[in-house]
Amino acid sequence: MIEIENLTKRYGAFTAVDDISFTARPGRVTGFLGPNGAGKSTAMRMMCGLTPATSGSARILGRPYAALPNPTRHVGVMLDASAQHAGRTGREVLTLAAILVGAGRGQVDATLERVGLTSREAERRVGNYSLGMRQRLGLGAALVGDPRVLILDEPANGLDPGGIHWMRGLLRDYARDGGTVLLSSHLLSEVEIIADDLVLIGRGRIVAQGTKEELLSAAGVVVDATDRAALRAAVEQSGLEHTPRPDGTLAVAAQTAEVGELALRHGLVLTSLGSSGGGLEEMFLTLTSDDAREVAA
Ligand SMILES: Nc1ncnc2c1ncn2[C@@H]1O[C@H](COP(=O)(O)OP(=O)(O)OP(=O)(O)O)[C@@H](O)[C@H]1O
Repeated sequence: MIEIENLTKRYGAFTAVDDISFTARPGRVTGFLGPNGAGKSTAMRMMCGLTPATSGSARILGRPYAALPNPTRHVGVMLDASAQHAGRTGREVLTLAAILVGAGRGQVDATLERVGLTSREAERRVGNYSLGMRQRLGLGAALVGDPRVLILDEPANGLDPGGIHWMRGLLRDYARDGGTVLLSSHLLSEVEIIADDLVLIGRGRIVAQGTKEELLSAAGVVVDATDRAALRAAVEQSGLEHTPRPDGTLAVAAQTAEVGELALRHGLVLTSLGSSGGGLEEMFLTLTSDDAREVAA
């Protein structure tokens, strides 16, 4: 469990993290989402005791990180996958990590297998690794002590779609065994695949949080029918907020069941009905557009 309460970081007059509160629960993968510069890394650094908070608190397994006995054993952290020593082999990096957490060298081979690095890849120097391989190695270093909590900054960065699905499987299994995962990303498409719960942050402030399903249904549905004009008329009559999409379908601010019932009442034949595919992305962009630092800049 990670409990964040009113956590704030100010650099002079600039507030990088502004009074954020949320909980990442055991058995769940929590995605921490926000555009570049939103404050994700700063918040994660505060959670791990690397940056002192201006105010508020971050507790992991009930205590501040620094107050945990042997914290690296309980909390696996990957804040910067490219920070590994370029001249060492993957196996050396993982062996050092295992020694540091007191996990024993026996864990190294099992962890390499867990993160999908072959023994041949493990003998190569990290300087020759692709970004995706570094992410796998960084995840391995975080996992090698078998911690109960994982804090991962942009772990999917550099992974191809297959790699992202692989990571989903690994983190889901970890969470199913009772682990707590908090991972950040600036790409909703990544986290939409991997996370169960979402915390959206923009300009240092939390702009939305909830389960993925809640946030997806809040984003509305996309519907299509054999008779598009009749569908549009029915939706207009119902008073539901709606927007025609360029492909001819209709985005409606409602739950799928509401739109299904509406179609039934009007005798409409629906050809598709579902959560708006990129809905979360649209919501993410809308929610953060006012807050995005690029826009502010
Ligand atoms: N030591 C510091 N001094 C001053 N400003 C800082 C410092 N560290 C971070 N910031 C600022 O705080 C803001 C949040 O940065 P942070 O790295 O936490 O964002 P982020 O959400 O992780 O972004 P990204 O996705 O680009 O990594 C940025 O505007 C950054 O410039």
